[in-house]
Parts: sequence; structure tokens; C-alpha cells
Amino acid sequence: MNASTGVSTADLYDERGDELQSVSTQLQNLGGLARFSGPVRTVRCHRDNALLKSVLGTPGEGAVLVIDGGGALESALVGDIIAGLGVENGWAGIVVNGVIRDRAAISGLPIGLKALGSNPAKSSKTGEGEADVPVTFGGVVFRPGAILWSDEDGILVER
Ligand SMILES: O=C([O-])CC(=O)C(=O)O
Repeated sequence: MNASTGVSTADLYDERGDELQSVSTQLQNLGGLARFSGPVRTVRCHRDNALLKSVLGTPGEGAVLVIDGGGALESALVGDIIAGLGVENGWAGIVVNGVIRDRAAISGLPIGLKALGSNPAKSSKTGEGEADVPVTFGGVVFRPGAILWSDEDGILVER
């Protein structure tokens, strides 16, 4: 633990590896905060971001929203307005198995954000998808309520 930068996932893994899952997906650190942690909340959706926008519009209370977009690279699930909602509502971070847009603006926001990359194309807004269900990617099951830690090395999640 380093007070100025938060917990190191490598140190945490050395201490508690048996209790933790490590995400193999090579997500990029795109938010203003490289290190973040908190209890998992989830959304599963496919190229549609109305549901995740409504969730980020509610109090986050320090949680991390894990969005399983199925790894789709064709359209962005989060932009600077949606990420800004997360900041305003007290979310610690957003993890996207998919892509974002407004990358330059998002890099200056005080929130953790990891994603596969970026694409300027926008997603649909029908509201399809599910919230607060277990989601799986990168060899990890993200259960709502499990604690997640993220830094420059990767993401660890309680089993
Ligand atoms: O509206 C969208 O699809 C995402 C977006 O651009 C934003 O959050 O700023």
C-alpha cells in the first residue's frame, strides 16, 4: 500500500492471490485516475448505452461499474458526458469490455476508466441489457458486491 497512489495489484496478489481473480483482458487505462477500487456493480449490453447511462446517473457510493459489452469494438459505450455522470455521482471507476470515445476529455476526469480502446461511432440508446447480474470476461466472474482493485498492471476481483 502506498498512501499517495493507492494499493498495488501486484502486492495485493502476492498477499491474497488465492482469494483473487486476475483479469487477462488487456484493457487500457484511459481515465484520469490510474488506480481505483470499490465494490462491483454491473451492466451487460450490446452496442447500446442507455442502461449504463441511467445506472451512472444514480449514486455510485464508491462502486466500480463493470460494463460487459461483449468486447464489441464497433461503437463507443461511454463518452465524456457519461463518464462525467459517473464523476458527479460518486462512482470510483468504470471498466468497459468494449470501447469508449472522447478519449482526450476522459483522460482529464477524476475517475478510473479502463476499456479495450476507442471508436468515435456512437451506440444505440434503446435501453436493452441487464444490470446487477454476474458478468464474465478475461477469465473472471464479476459478481455484484465483490471488491475490485485496478491499477497500471491490471484488475483483481474477489472470488
Ligand atoms: O452519448 C453517447 O453515446 C456517449 C457520449 O458521447 C458521451 O457520453 O459523451
